[in-house]
Amino acid sequence: MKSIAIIYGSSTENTKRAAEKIAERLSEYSPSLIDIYDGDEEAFHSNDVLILGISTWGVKDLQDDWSDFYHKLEKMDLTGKTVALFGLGDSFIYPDSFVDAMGILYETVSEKGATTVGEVSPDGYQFDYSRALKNGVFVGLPLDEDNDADLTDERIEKWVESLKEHLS
Ligand SMILES: Cc1cc2nc3c(=O)[nH]c(=O)nc-3n(C[C@H](O)[C@H](O)[C@H](O)COP(=O)(O)O)c2cc1C
Repeated sequence: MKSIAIIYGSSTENTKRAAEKIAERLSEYSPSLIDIYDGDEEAFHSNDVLILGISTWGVKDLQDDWSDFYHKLEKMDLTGKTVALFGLGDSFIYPDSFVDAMGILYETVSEKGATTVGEVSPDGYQFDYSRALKNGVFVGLPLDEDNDADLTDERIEKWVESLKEHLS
């Protein structure tokens, strides 16, 4: 079985709560749950699968703790790593930059050699533009606790099931 780390950055705990829910659904794999605020670089090297969660705080802006960590990520070689992404955002107030930070993180980990999994169809999401939408699909799981909180559990459940083929 592959080793899994769920690594998140969260300013008002929405991404943290989503990370905990994902960890719960993957409990049979005993994933590590890590707040990027702690700056644990080793977790990126010692795990096969990285599930990375980030919220968006403005166009081109990463969540603060991810922003502080980013210089370390930019120096990593992620060749051979499997990466799945989830991103928190607000599609009603920020329809032109919905979950953009997940798109930025995707661009970086791809450039560093990671294989990304866990794409999601945009069907059912209301937004105008997202940097996380590439070739017509989201590069990871978008979650919107500000407007679609009632859909979060269902979206997580479906997404986690779709990841399992990459975890054994
Ligand atoms: C000042 C501010 C700027 C934001 N900018 C964006 C944005 O550009 N795109 C987006 O999708 N969400 C944006 N959001 C919404 C947050 O990403 C959303 O509330 C998220 O759930 C926060 O997650 P966290 O508590 O884990 O940090 C913004 C929220 C605030 C307060």
